Amino acid sequence: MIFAGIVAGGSGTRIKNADKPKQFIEIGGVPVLIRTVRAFEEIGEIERIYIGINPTWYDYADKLLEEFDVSTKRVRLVTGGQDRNGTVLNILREITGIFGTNKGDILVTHDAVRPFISERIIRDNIECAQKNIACGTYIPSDDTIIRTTDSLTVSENLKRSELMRAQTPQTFEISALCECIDKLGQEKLSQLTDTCGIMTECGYPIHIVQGEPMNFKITTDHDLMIAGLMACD
Ligand SMILES: C[C@](O)(CO)[C@H](O)COP(=O)(O)O
Repeated sequence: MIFAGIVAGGSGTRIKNADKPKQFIEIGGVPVLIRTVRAFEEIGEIERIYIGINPTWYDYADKLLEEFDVSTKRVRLVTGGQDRNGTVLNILREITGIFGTNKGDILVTHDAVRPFISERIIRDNIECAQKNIACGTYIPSDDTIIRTTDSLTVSENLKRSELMRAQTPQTFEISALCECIDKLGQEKLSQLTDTCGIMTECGYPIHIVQGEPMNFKITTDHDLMIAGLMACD
């Protein structure tokens, strides 16, 4: 079976003057989260779509799903954890609690704030994780990337041809992901900024699915403005 886990637990502090986290802000009259959920609903092979929500915003999200006619047959809310991987863990617990841990089951994890994800990216992730256990979505960097330890001076110029930027989805065979989470423990989990890192720590290679510029993460006011323009149709 194939499941989706949409990580929507963030509080969106990098968008100014917003009265709600960025995943709830409307673009073109539809909240970012609803747009993301709809993209996953298009994929008929996905059994259930779980949304990990900060407990403070749980009731709000619940009403939003109702208001925008999202069918609770396939889409369910789950209480989010302390951080990204805590939320993924809660989604995994919900899935395995209901369906068990079956070899070959797949979890497609995705940021709620990447609403312009294409069907191609989702399908490529599913296919890639079915073949290879773990994969992520990456895009080449058009900019030179540097390392700095103090934000004042450049410590190192990195080789651009060897660098890519991570997007989501990040997709995994569920039993392998559960096994790695058990091995790593809570402290290590909370230090990782993505979920592929869990699999890397356990020695699994992460296979690359090509991302797209449109699949950007709405993080700042500038991103929100671009998203608003893209949503006008
Ligand atoms: C997983 C991710 O989207 C890859 O770029 C990113 O790490 C998520 O970051 P956030 O801290 O959840 O915004």
